[in-house]
Amino acid sequence: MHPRIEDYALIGDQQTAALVGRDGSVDWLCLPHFDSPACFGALLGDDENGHWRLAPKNPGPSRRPGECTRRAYRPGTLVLDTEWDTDEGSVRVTDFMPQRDRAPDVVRIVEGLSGRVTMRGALRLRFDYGSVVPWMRRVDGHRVAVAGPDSAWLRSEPEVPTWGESFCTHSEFTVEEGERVAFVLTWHPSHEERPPLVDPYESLRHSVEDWRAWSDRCRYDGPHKEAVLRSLLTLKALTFTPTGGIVAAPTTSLPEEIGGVRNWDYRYCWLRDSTLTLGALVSAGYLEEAQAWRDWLLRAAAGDPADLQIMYGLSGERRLPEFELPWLDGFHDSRPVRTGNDAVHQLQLDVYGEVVDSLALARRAGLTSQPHAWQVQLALLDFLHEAWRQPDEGLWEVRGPRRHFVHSKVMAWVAADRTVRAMEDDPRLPGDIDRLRKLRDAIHRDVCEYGYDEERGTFTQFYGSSELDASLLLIPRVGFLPPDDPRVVGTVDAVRAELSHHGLLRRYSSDATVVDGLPGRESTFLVCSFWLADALHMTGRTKEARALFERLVALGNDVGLLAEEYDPVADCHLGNFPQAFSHIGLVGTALTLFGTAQDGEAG
Ligand SMILES: OC[C@H]1O[C@H](O[C@H]2O[C@H](CO)[C@@H](O)[C@H](O)[C@H]2O)[C@H](O)[C@@H](O)[C@@H]1O
Repeated sequence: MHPRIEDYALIGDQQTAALVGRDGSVDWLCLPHFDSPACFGALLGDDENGHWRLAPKNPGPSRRPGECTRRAYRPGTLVLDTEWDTDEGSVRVTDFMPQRDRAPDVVRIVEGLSGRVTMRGALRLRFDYGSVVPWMRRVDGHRVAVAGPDSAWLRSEPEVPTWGESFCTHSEFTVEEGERVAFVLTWHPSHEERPPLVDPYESLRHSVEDWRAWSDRCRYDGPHKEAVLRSLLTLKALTFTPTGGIVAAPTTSLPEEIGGVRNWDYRYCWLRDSTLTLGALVSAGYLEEAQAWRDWLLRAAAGDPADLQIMYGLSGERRLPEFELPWLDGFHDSRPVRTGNDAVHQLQLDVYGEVVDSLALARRAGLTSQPHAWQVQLALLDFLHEAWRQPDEGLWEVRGPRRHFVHSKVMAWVAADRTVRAMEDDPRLPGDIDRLRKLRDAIHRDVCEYGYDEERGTFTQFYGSSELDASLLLIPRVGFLPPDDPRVVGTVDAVRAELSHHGLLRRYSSDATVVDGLPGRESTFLVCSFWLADALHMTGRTKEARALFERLVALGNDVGLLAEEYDPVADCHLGNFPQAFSHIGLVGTALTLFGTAQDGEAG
C-alpha cells in the first residue's frame, strides 16, 4: 500500500532534504541539492524508482504494513527517531543528515531497545529521478554505486554483510538491547575522490547540539510553542545555506488532486514564498537568515527591474524549464510528474509589494544596510509606476488569461506605501516622494473603485468579476484599509461564506477551472485558512479565530508537518510537502493571536 503524504517526515542538511516514511523507507532524496535529480524517487513511483528501507524483518501488528509503532523528532531538532515494538523486542532507527562539510551524508543509526530484533535493509539507488540503475561494486568493505556524474558510498559500523539481488543491496542483521549499528550513505561527484568519512555518532551529537542551539534562539513563547518551533525548524530546513535562497517545498509533483494534473515543482525560490518565510523567521527572532536572504535577493534581482522574475533557482538561476518525467507514474497515479516550472515567466505584481515589504522589515529589524538595497527598491518602484495598470497572473499563478487581480494591485500599493513611509522616517533617503505618494493614492482609488462590489459589500477576485479570493483577507493585514472598515468586514464575511469547505478555506471558487484554466479541482489551501483566522481576530472575532487555529494546528501530521492543501472529506494532505506557505501561516497566526509579530506581512 503506497504511503500517504502525511506519512512522511523530513530530514535535511539545508542544502537538500529527504522524506522518510513510517515504514522506515527513505522515499525521496535529491542529491546534491534540493533541485538536483532524485536518487530516491519511490515517492512518485514505486520502490524500483529508488528508496532505502531499514526496518524490522517482522514489524509486528500495525494499521499499515511495516509501519512503526511511534516516531518523533528529538525536541528542537531535525533528528528523527522511529521505533517499532515487535514480537522479538523493540528497536529504534535514528535518521538525520549532518551539517555538510564537503559531501552530503544520510546517517541511519539502528539501536536495540529490548530483546533481539532482526532488521532488514534494502537500498535501491536509482539516479536521475529513478531512471538510472548504477553499477555497484565493493571497495574496502563499502558498497559503491556509480552512474554518470553520481557516486554514492554505503558503509556500516560495525560492518554488516550485504548482498546484491535484482539491482538492490540487501542486508539482514540483529540488534540486541544497547547494541548499535550505524549506516552512512555519502554522495559525491563520480569524477572526484571519495570525501572523508564522517563519524556517525559524533555527527549525531553535533546535529542535536546545532539544531537545539538554533531552536533556543526562538523568541516565541506562547501557546502551541512546539508546533510553532516545528514550523520554524521546517522553514529553516528549506533554506539553502550556501546562497541564502529559500525553497517553497523540497518536493515536486505531490498532487493537489489525487489522480489529477495539478502537480508542480516547488524546489525553487519564489520571491513571494521566500519573503513570507523571512517575515516568519524575523518575527520569531531569526535575523541571520533574513540577512542571507536579503543579500540573495539583491543578487538575484540585479539588472533591469523589468526583468525581475517571480522565482529563481537556488543561486538565482533564471531558467527553470518545465519538463515531464514520463517514466514516473506519479504519487497515487497523479501524472504528469514535472520538473522545472513554467510559472517562472509569469507577471505577478504582488511580488513587488512582498519584496519591498521584506526590505522594509529588514530595515526595521536593524539588519546592516546594503547601500544598493535602496537603489534596487527605487528601481522596482520606477517599474511599477506603469506596470501596476497591467493585468497579471496573480499570486495563485493561474495558467488561464491574465486579469486585474485585486490582491496584485493591493500589493503594488504596499510597495509604494512602504517606500513612502521609509522616506518619511528617514528624509536622507533619495527619491521623488511626491511622485510615490501620487502612485500610492492612484492605486488605492483604482482598487476601491473597480475592485469593490458595492451591491454585495465585498472586494472581488479581479476587476469586474463576481468571484471571491482568499487573498482578499490580507487587505487589513497589509494596512490597505483598517480592520473596522465596513468594506473589510463585508469582505471577510463574504469570503468565509463563499469559500468555506467543512470550515476550512479554498483559495478561490470550487469550480477552480473557471479561474485558473487548469482541469480538475482542488481542496482547501492551508495558508488561506490561517489568513481567515488572522482576519477573524482583526475584525474582533478572536474566539472563532482561536478555534480555527487550534483545528489547523491539529491537522499537522504526527511530527507536526503540513502539506500545501488538506482534503477535509478524505482527511488527507495534498500538494507538495512540507510546504513553506502552510508553516508560514502557522507561525504568522500564532504571533497574531498570542505574540507580538513585527509589522508587515508575516504570512
Ligand atoms: O495552482 C497553479 C500553480 O501552482 C503552483 O503555484 C503555487 O505554489 C507556489 C509556490 O508555493 C506559490 O507561490 C503560488 O502562490 C501557488 O499558487 C505552481 O508553482 C504553478 O506553476 C501553478 O501554475
